[in-house]
Amino acid sequence: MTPTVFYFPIRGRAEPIRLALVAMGIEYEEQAVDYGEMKSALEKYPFAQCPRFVDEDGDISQSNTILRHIGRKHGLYGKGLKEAAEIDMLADGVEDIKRKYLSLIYTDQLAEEAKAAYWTAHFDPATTGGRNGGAHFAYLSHLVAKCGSGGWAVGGALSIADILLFDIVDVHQRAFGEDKFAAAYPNLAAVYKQVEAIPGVKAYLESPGRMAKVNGNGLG
Ligand SMILES: N[C@@H](CCC(=O)N[C@@H](CS)C(=O)NCC(=O)O)C(=O)O
Repeated sequence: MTPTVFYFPIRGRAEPIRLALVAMGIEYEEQAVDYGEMKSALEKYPFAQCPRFVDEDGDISQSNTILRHIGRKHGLYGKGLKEAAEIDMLADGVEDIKRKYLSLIYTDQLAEEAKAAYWTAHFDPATTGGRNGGAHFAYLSHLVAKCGSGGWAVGGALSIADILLFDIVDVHQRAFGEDKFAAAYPNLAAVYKQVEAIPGVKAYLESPGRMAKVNGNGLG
């Protein structure tokens, strides 16, 4: 069966799932979510939220669970338990930043003042150890320097950690500027470039199939 992604017509939390699939050359279908069904059919949407992913192995909710499933199935989960744990650390670290980012988009509406505070708390290399709740690009950069090789985040091969880093770097480059990002965290910018150059990803990024809208409220 053709794997199917159920989501809204935005990048949002489905984008890393789509990126992992195209990176591996896996064809998939995109289906719009029926909002009423999502809110009432718990056997399909156990958290009354999307994204949801269906393939021959299951019917899965929770974006990071879906990505981990694709990672295990298609060899994007490193070699051995040590690398798998490093990938998980990065994935959870990205999730901590993603929650702050979503708050900047949906609660703070990307206001300039909020952006400046966000930069200080989660971005500025000088502010690790501050009140950032573990959500800081310097932490991700340090882990990639420690665990990665050959420009990949963990070990010497593409993993779901690279995919998640690509997505989180992508949305922050959009919000704060590509040059600013690359100057602060060149090793994360290098992971971004390496994922961007994967043939399936490159084709997807240039295709009309990539959603134009990043977040549900049109910001970002
Ligand atoms: N932890 C969940 C969060 C999912 C989530 O927040 N989904 C949003 C869209 S990104 C949603 O379904 N919003 C509609 C609603 O809750 O009614 C995941 O990672 O999949």
